[in-house]
Amino acid sequence: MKITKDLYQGSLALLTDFYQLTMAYAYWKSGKAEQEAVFNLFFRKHPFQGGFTLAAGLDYVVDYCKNFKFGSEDIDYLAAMKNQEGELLFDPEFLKYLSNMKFSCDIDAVEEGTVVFPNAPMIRVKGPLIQCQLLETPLLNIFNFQTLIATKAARINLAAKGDPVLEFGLRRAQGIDGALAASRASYIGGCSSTSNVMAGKLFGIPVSGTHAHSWIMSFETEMEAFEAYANAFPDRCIFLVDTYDTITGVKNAIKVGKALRKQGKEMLGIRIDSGDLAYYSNKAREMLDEAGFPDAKIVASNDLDEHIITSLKGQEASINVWGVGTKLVTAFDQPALGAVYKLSAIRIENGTYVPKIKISQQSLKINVPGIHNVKRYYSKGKAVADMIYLEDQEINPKGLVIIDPIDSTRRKRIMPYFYQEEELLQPIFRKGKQVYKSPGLERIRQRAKEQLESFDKTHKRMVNPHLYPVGLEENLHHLRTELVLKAQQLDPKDEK
Ligand SMILES: Nc1ncnc2c1ncn2[C@@H]1O[C@H](COP(=O)(O)OP(=O)(O)OP(=O)(O)O)[C@@H](O)[C@H]1O
Ligand SMILES: O=P(O)(O)OC[C@H]1O[C@H](OP(=O)(O)OP(=O)(O)O)[C@H](O)[C@@H]1O
Ligand SMILES: O=C(O)c1cccnc1
Ligand SMILES: [Mg+2]
Repeated sequence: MKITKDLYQGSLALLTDFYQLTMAYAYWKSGKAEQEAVFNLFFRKHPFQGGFTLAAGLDYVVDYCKNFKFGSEDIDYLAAMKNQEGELLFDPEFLKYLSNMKFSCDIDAVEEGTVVFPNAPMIRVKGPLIQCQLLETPLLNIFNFQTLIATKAARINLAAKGDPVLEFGLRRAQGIDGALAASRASYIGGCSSTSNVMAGKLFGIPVSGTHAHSWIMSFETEMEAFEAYANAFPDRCIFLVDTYDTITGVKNAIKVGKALRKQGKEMLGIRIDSGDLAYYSNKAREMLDEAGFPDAKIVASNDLDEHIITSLKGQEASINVWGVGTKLVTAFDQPALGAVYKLSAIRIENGTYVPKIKISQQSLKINVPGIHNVKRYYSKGKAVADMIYLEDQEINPKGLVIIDPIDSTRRKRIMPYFYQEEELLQPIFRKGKQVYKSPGLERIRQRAKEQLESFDKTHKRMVNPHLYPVGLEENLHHLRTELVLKAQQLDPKDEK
């Protein structure tokens, strides 16, 4: 099997839903392929019933778009596709068009590590309709997952209140690529290291780890196992103490720790992986302190997540380092973010863009029409509100009102004059040419930390977080209302 070679070294252009290709063909056939359009990628609700979301995945998107090309093997595969009647599905002329297609879109996006909110675009794609359409599935695939995991990691790290969180998820992750992307997103969200060595090699994430029960079980006694490990790695001993009896395990760790000290080496700590983690960590802390190991760390693992960590903190457990696997990389208990990608404007023959609306019974699902940007306002370094506004809209610095896109009675007055502002969408591609340079994973992780710090803690709490205001600038709100009413054949004037 050449799984990795076949999967990752070829072209990724076919990593899309089939209907994107049938639509692409139909756009081409009806002469619309090159019509300019604008699409936005956004989500509607924070994951994990939280009050914030942490964006991740842009470096993958950049890489995907840069290499966007239908290779000859992709074309061969499409050329062999037949319909029910046994006729070729795609016109060879269309396939020639596809094989000559060069990525030429403008892309604006939030940088990785940006805190983001519902309904505001995280990515805006402007370009030939056919290309915008073909990007839908891969962009969602990349952003939905990495943003979800970065958010979960941020929550877990917030719960750990600055203690290191080690990501141990590889064995439980969603396949090979899911594991790698999860390790990367976890690092962005604040984890200190990964156990996934390949993620270390590919992304430069620090790798770390302890040892498993199998190591202990392969010896006659736990003591022998600790001694042998100390012999192999005298500078990096974190003894797993719960294979047989946790208290005895701590005693044995202390004995080997003392022997190490005689050689001028210091045991780093112990790991507890079962039982009542509050009870055993506090017992172990007492024993370690009494034996002269106040600096030995206590690592805890076993199905941890932000809620169990919060509970253990509340119980004053003596845990210094948290090993978190399954529930982090599988985004327990929300398996997907649910971001969507919607057309918001299309250029007509006279060169102007027509804003587009999708009507829904649920106001939550009515999109924001037009071409927009997002501004974040800060007061004394703290984020106070985000405003979605039409790109060509002049902003009155003296005062404006932003209106909640779901409930128009929720409004907030903003005085831009008194605030600092940040434009959230950054230019990434212009006419297919990359104009953005990734800051690199360390800087992205640092941005995530600074972004999270710029939000009040009430938005970051785990239970019933305080809603952060995100609204449509007034003119955009009016445009949207007008289009909704028109689409339902109601006269907007009747609303006044
Ligand atoms: N003091 C505590 N407060 C809240 N949750 C805890 C506490 N101690 C442990 N937990 C959590 O409770 C769960 C216990 O899991 P489980 O019922 O599998 O027991 P276990 O001790 O892991 O058993 P095993 O020996 O099979 O590993 C884990 O998710 C763990 O993180
Ligand atoms: O619990 P997680 O957050 O996924 O962290 C990773 C887990 O993986 C390892 O054991 P594994 O679960 O493979 O076996 P065990 O449960 O029998 O210890 C480790 O000891 C942790 O318990
Ligand atoms: O290094 C560890 O302790 C580790 C690694 C993976 C899974 N569980 C634990
Ligand atoms: Mg386990």
